[in-house]
Amino acid sequence: MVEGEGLPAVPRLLFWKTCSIPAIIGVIQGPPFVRSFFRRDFLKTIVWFRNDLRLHDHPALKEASECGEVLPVFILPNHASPTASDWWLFESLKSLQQQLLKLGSTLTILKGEPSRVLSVLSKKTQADAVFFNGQVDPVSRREEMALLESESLSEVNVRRFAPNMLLDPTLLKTGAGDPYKVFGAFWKSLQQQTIPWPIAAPASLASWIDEYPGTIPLEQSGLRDSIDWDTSFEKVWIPGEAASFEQWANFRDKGLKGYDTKRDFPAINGTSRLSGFLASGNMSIRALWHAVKRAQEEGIAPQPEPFLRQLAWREFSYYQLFHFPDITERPLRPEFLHFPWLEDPAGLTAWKKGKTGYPLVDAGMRELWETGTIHNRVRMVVASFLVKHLLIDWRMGAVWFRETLVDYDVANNTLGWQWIAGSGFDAAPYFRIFNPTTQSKKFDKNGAYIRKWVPELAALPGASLHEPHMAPEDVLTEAGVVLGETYPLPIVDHTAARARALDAYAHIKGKKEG
Ligand SMILES: Cc1cc2nc3c(=O)[nH]c(=O)nc-3n(C[C@H](O)[C@H](O)[C@H](O)COP(=O)(O)OP(=O)(O)OC[C@H]3O[C@@H](n4cnc5c(N)ncnc54)[C@H](O)[C@@H]3O)c2cc1C
Repeated sequence: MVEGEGLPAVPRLLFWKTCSIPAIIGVIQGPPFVRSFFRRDFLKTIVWFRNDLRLHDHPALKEASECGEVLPVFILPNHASPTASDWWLFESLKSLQQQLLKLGSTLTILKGEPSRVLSVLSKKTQADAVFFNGQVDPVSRREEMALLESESLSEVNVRRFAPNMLLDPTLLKTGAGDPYKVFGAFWKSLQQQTIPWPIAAPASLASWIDEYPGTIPLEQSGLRDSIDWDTSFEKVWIPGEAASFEQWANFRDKGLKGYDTKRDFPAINGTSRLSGFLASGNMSIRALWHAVKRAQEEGIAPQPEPFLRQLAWREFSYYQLFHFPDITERPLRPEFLHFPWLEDPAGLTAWKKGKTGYPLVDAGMRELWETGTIHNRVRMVVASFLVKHLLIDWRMGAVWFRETLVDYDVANNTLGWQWIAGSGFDAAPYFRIFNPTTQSKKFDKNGAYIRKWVPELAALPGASLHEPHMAPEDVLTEAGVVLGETYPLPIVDHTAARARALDAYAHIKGKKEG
């Protein structure tokens, strides 16, 4: 952990010290991987970087660095369509390269199916070991299993380390031994646990090869030129580990104390804005947790529970995805398999483009396009609008978020959508339907957020800004708004949409799977 950056120094005694096995090589017999396991001080280890693009609290990197020489590797994603988070990834990799250089190391970038790539690499470089931190999503876990079971790596010491979670997801269980399904009980149990201290970054990294000949230059990775709407992102974000510490320090000093009262107002800079750093692993969640605790001890934020609770929601999402891996596609509540979703391409397009005629919804969707994020309060409103007002399947919304969020996180996104749709275990009840106008009046009372993202409405006064279709004709004219031309009429009527949503819910109520 980096001292002086606002994150806690780690007591030396708590560092992993696992390479202290004496050189008993002479007496150990057995196949090469057994011998290499015990020859830890001399290992040549490939460290596979994934969603953990940092040096601090990186268990696999730390262990490898203490066991011998290290070859850091990143394998480029192979998704069908490019996404906004590729921009964040590109910038994070650039930053990681620079940090590794300072430690005397370089990042090898490769492409392909991970177990194949790593087996070829370990053969060509004669590596003894491949270390990596685990991930909880099903695709990554399949990659991990393929690697751990790979025949061609049978002579290599392949090890999986802790994922970027507060606790091992198998640890917390109900009294009956089942995974928790209710957040309140999960949170209570989590608070009783000791969260492991973060691990310090290695001070230097030795490598047995200078530069792997097959490495792909970052500029040629295809990440930077994959989408054409990312130019505005760099005005808002600086990804990378160092920037994550700055963002935290700024939030600790200016936002943590008032978080609970400010977090719901999108026009205010009242949340941490750390989600991109956490999603990419620029920042360790354990480091953040302990940094918050330290801020509490130092009196900077005497009552940080509301913020810790949000970190626990992240943990709960990861935990649920770990225990129920098919939930990216399948509703947690089986009755939702029968939900009568509508095909509404025009509605979906209006939603994506921020042209629904509901100013808060439109502001959120435009903020998303411009910055790659949406304030949490507005995220809930836009998501609810899609699944309840338009009756469009939550999975279509989740895909749009996957393509457009720079903080895209498969666990948080999936559970966020299932929560809104009402199909999650501990979700908002389906009948609680956000009224986008009421939400707008309550959380963007003076309209600063709407004026910023929907400039064609900026001249509208007071209540008219929240529902332009109810504004008197002369008010609209004076503000230069022509409904249906400069700004759309509502694509659905709230009262009718609400009744339709409740009908649809009645259709599945009490239904079971099958
Ligand atoms: C439909 C929907 C989709 C979402 N998709 C994502 C996503 O892809 N990636 C993502 O990181 N978050 C997602 N969220 C959760 C939440 O909106 C964001 O984490 C939050 O807005 C990020 O802003 P912040 O860092 O300033 O949050 P803060 O309020 O400062 O919270 C701190 C951290 O706690 C975690 N957190 C906060 N709220 C939640 C929550 N409701 N669920 C899980 N973790 C939370 C995040 O890691 C966040 O960075 C989604 C929420 C909804 C309703």
